[in-house]
Amino acid sequence: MRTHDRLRIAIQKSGRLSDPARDLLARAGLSFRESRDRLFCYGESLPIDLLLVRDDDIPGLIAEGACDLGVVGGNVLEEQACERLADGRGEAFRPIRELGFGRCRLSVAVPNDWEWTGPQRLAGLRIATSYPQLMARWLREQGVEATPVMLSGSVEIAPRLGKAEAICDIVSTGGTLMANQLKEVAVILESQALLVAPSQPFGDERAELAAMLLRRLDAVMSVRASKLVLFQAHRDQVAELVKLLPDAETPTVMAIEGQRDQVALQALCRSAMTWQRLEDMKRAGASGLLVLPVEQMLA
Ligand SMILES: Nc1ncnc2c1ncn2[C@@H]1O[C@H](COP(=O)(O)OP(=O)(O)OP(=O)(O)O)[C@@H](O)[C@H]1O
Ligand SMILES: O=P(O)(O)OC[C@H]1O[C@H](OP(=O)(O)OP(=O)(O)O)[C@H](O)[C@@H]1O
Ligand SMILES: [Mg+2]
Repeated sequence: MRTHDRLRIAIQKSGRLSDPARDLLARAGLSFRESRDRLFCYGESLPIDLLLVRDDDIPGLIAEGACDLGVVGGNVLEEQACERLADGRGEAFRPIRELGFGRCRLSVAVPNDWEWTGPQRLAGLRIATSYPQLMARWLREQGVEATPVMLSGSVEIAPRLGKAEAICDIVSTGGTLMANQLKEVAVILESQALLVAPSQPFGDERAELAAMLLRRLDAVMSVRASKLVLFQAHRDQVAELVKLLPDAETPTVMAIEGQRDQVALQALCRSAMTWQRLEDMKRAGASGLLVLPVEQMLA
């Protein structure tokens, strides 16, 4: 019987979400003692342990209470939520944070040489997918009847094998579709990695641990996109320059010893500092521009 004074987080053992999930947890100050089998990692810095599993198993493990939190793609989570709904099982897990990595979409794709006239074009045809629930939901919404062909991987090959006329699968760069002479015609779901929790609150020591972890993750995620911008300018140009930093907190303006009109500025920007922005700032009078990554931040 497991005690509830430790929190268990399930992440993908190996795959696209493994490294970014581990990196995020490490940034939140979690460190683990690797066990010999590396499927269970004991938390050293905090009473938070790691479970390394197949991503498809994560929602079910949370539903059963075998683990407390999980990192999984929205595509997998939504598919399994739909499945539970279709089977008449209650809601058992819910996403609590978008984590900003593993971005992809679930899309319908058809052979390049098809003329796409809309979803009705799929009526009566076979569509290969690993996401039968999400595909069925979309087809229902479109009022289209088609036959699902279930494949657990390499779905894009199905038309060439004569197993289906169209496909419904994960797309990111579109490279796999292109390599298989397919074109994307409809996006069914936009997805990214999510932090998932049980629908019911913990009601024991785990609640406090989870709240602390969330506070840290929020700080890590807000810092990730942030940049510290340092520069100098003439006093008269400050107002114009601040307009070029609409995503920044009010910049700190500092006097420079021995210079009456020139000031030093420091601004924390919440979104990307592009070359275009830097060039615009230079034109508006900024000099000595420096853009620095932010390591940690505690408001
Ligand atoms: N091409 C992609 N670009 C970005 N994210 C993707 C891409 N393909 C998949 N993903 C996201 O990453 C998740 C994991 O993908 P991966 O291919 O590692 O899963 P898997 O093969 O099902 O792994 P497992 O062995 O754990 O079952 C997907 O569910 C999806 O959310
Ligand atoms: O649009 P793209 O950038 O080409 O990415 C899409 C491909 O990535 C995923 O497969 P993955 O490479 O993870 O292989 P798998 O499905 O066999 O795990 C997905 O199933 C697509 O096939
Ligand atoms: Mg999987």
